[in-house]
Amino acid sequence: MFLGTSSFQKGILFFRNISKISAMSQYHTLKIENSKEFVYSVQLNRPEKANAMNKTMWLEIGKCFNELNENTDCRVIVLSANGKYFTSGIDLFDLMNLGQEVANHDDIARKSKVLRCFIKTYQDCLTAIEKCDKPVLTAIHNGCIGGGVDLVSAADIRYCTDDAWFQLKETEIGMAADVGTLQRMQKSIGSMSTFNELAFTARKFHSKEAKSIGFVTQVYDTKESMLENVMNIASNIASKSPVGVQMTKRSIIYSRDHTVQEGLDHIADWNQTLLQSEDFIKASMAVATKDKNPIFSKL
Ligand SMILES: CC/C=C\C=C\CC(=O)SCCNC(=O)CCNC(=O)[C@H](O)C(C)(C)COP(=O)(O)OP(=O)(O)OC[C@H]1O[C@@H](n2cnc3c(N)ncnc32)[C@H](O)[C@@H]1OP(=O)(O)O
Repeated sequence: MFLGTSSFQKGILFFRNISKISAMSQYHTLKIENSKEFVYSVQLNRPEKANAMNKTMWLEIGKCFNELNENTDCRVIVLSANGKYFTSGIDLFDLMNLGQEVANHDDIARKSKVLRCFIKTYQDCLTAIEKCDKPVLTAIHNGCIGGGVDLVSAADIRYCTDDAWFQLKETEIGMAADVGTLQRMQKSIGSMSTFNELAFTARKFHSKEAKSIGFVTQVYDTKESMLENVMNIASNIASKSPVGVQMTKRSIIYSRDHTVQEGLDHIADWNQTLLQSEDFIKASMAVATKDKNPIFSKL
């Protein structure tokens, strides 16, 4: 009895693991709330700096989406921002500090290594949004500039307010966007020609144009009505089978980056297992019996 693990010990370990999964770390530049059942809200929270994305914010975005991916209480995430602007993009003062760090090296290879490491780290922070199996819905208000467009391009669904505007500002500050806009946004809007124009000119485009090119799904009059509606959409998604929703996200992203045949093979490989999941039986039974609230286990 003393050598094996007793049922009591197993119980303690089980609950310890559960609380480890659900507990979120402390964040300095993000505000995270469990807003509704199975819905988490992540808010950019540097309002006094127009939510400029400093190093802490970039790293916290990566960490937060990795954590939410593992959090079985989370099925859907709503990403929004506090303060006047959604975000003013990368923190320009941080960029100056980086310039200083690069200048500490004399040799081009050493300078380049610092820069590559910086770019790759920031890329991974936003890719965490895409790698997170839980759908990410963004609710954007007012200015969404530069790195902000990279950020929302990595999300699954975008909504905005009537006063929202976007700017692929990188060419204006002498660089090519390098953390996802050029790779992701071009695939989420209808016209390559329009995308190229926005990227080359760095001109602002407003909510109506964002809707007309398919970059956002819906435009709302106010931030309050946007958040209320987006939360309801999130709750709707959260009521569905987590197996079905999470695999759908994976398959959509995989299929975007592969041929039709590769996408079909990928989902066949997964569904040969997932169709045996309890969710498939529960959800099918619920449809057959007109049960509107099937209960799915955490995933
Ligand atoms: C590996 C590389 C990864 C990513 C690269 C991304 C590229 C980009 O993001 S390009 C875009 C860079 N951003 C900008 O060019 C925007 C600069 N800011 C503005 O244009 C304006 O501040 C504004 C957002 C239009 C807001 O204007 P206003 O309403 O007049 O407020 P301000 O007084 O200007 O700003 C309030 C406060 O915030 C600070 N701040 C704003 N933006 C940034 C920023 N990007 N970086 C750092 N700080 C910013 C501003 O300095 C003010 O702070 P105070 O302490 O009150 O002075």
